[in-house]
Amino acid sequence: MRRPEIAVIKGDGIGVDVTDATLAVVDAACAAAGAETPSYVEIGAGAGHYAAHGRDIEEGGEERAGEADAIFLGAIGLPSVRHRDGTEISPHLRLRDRYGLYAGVRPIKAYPNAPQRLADPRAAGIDMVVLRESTEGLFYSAAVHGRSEVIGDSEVRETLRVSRATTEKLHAFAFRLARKRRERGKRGRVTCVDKANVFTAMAFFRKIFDEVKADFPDVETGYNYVDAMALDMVRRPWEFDVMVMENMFGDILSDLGGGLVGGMGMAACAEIGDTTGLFQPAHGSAPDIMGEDKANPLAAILSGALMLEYLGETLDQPQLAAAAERIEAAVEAGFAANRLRPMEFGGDMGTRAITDAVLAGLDMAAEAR
Ligand SMILES: NC(=O)c1ccc[n+]([C@@H]2O[C@H](COP(=O)([O-])OP(=O)(O)OC[C@H]3O[C@@H](n4cnc5c(N)ncnc54)[C@H](O)[C@@H]3O)[C@@H](O)[C@H]2O)c1
Ligand SMILES: CC(C)[C@H](C(=O)O)[C@@H](O)C(=O)O
Ligand SMILES: [Mg+2]
Repeated sequence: MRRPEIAVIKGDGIGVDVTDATLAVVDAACAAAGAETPSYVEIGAGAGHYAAHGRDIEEGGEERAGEADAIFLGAIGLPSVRHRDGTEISPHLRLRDRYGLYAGVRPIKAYPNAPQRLADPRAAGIDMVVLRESTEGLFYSAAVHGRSEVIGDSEVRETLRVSRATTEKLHAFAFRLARKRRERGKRGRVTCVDKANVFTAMAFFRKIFDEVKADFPDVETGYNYVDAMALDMVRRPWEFDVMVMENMFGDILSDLGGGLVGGMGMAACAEIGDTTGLFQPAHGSAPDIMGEDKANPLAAILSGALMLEYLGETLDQPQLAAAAERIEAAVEAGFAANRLRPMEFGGDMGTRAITDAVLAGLDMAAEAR
């Protein structure tokens, strides 16, 4: 068994704290599960890096990130540091573009005792995934800074791109994910979320969905226009499972999903491509709470679990997948026993306290074996 190598970009604001928390939990979970502990290569990037060095990622950083077995990212961006055109520093978009990280997996799960924000008791059963295409859609121009079409000071045009090659892979990923989830006792259904009533590109997205669907006749499917999807995510979110969608829609609906189950500190994310994966919480640098030990590190920690699951598969080391399961079990059990009470939703525990409680939960799981 070889040690997995992880490229780590801590980034800005709370990104640094939640990354430190995650690496501590990943190491402990690997040790408890008898897996190889990863080695880490840190790469400087972000708004702070840009302000200090005039570039958004250290020289050679983009290449080194792709050479590792996976990339872990805290959060990048500070509203105070911008390009001249007003956009923020986001080398992360280039990494998605460069490494073709098309499958943005953003789970939305209600944990016991965490506030569900919805009065209906069925909200306790929320367990779905926003599968966000992450390289094209309306982010196509934004992915590489300067790709937008700027016509003097009178007009700006952005391209919404839907390519057959990426969309086929995305939908196949959605169906495989639904099957995997069904094997784990979840609903295992795929909803195609689009705006096929208006946009030719979205009708194309749906057409490819139907083509790919023919290869997965055992998987139940549904359709929803994105505006109605926003409604249904509030009205009956417990009925959905995998929801596959264009990039911008996924950006927006994954925050809505985070809000449903407590907040962005619960919003994990994996961005998977053919040759590597990038793992990050879906939240940002949270300048309003940075440096105060108030951030909920669970979105990052659960992203760390997604990373171990991915490494278990890609490196064929089941012990890494066992470490991932151990983290998920510690979070689930921690909430059930009321040992995880994030300040984010009215509790008394900040970043360090939550991290310690998850670490203790891993030990309990190890002792129970
Ligand atoms: N993946 C990323 O790197 C990423 C994602 C989103 C935003 N950003 C950047 O982050 C900066 C701030 O953006 P924003 O304020 O729109 O979004 P944000 O996600 O940073 O914060 C939104 C709200 O959620 C809260 N929040 C976020 N994460 C939390 C956590 N772990 N625990 C507790 N509360 C949490 C914040 O305090 C804030 O009230 C911007 O520069 C933006 O571009 C980066
Ligand atoms: C900060 C930004 C580049 C990023 C995105 O829009 O994709 C973030 O909002 C996310 O959801 O990961
Ligand atoms: Mg976002």
